[in-house]
Amino acid sequence: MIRVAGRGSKLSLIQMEIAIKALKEVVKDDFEIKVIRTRGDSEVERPLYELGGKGLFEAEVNRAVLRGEADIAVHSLKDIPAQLSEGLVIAMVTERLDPRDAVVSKVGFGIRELPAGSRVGTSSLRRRGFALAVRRDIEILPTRGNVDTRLRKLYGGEFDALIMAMAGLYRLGVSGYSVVPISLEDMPPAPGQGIIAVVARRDSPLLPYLRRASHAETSAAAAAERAFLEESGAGCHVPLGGVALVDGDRLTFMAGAVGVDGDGKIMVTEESPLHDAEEAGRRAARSIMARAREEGLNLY
Ligand SMILES: NCc1[nH]cc(CCC(=O)O)c1CC(=O)O
Repeated sequence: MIRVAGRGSKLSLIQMEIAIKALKEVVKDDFEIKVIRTRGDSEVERPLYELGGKGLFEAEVNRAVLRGEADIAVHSLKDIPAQLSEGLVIAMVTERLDPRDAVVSKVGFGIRELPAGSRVGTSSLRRRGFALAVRRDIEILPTRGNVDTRLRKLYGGEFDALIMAMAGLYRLGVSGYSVVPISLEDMPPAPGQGIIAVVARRDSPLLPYLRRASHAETSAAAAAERAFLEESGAGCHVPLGGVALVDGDRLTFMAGAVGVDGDGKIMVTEESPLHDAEEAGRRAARSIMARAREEGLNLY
């Protein structure tokens, strides 16, 4: 029996099912889902960065693996902070879905079509900064809670639009709303967005299976984006995005930074051979930070 830990949100449960399905291709065993109730789940109304930031829920789920109460934990890769708990590794990823963010509304607006003065919900400083860089005339309002809660607020008229990840909307099968993607150039995604990650103990006997079940191309992108995250110190406090695009044996890393009010946007791209994925991510982080220093963009 393989015990799989994750949060109890609908998206988390779906992600656990996706990871288990991929693992079943290489392991003949039964799987048991263990839902970990986290402190974050009961404090949904406060912005994430007030609660202690990214990684809070993940750390609680990972503790079940560290304590031996579960064999693996399933997360959205983008929710795992640069510094993973001691003793754990990201051992597997599933095939990435569209890494872009999207404008979700009732009436089909893209970021450039939103009427002036639109109230747009997001608590991410990255989404706020890049959205304002394109549209200084919209209003960004904080919102939290799981995807369903946010959609209910959109339906109820509290917002004219939301900015959310394409991948989450797709995996949840959200319908009845218009979803218009925002280009990678307009809004570089959070490192790891659209990728599901499986975490295990460094000494887990499952490691060879997890590695074999991992999606190769996604794994290279994940390595590059984790290296970017580590080198840049990006987290939810920093309006910084970066994504690795894999094309055959080449990898292109596209990264961006912006002020939280939409000023001073910087974009860089770096290329590397696929086997040097991490190097492209690190280089992109270094050139973004050098440019930010030169141009007086305050990222922290
Ligand atoms: N921060 C919440 C979160 N974590 C993962 C996803 C779904 C997208 C993904 O798997 O990367 C979402 C929702 C969102 O950002 O809209």
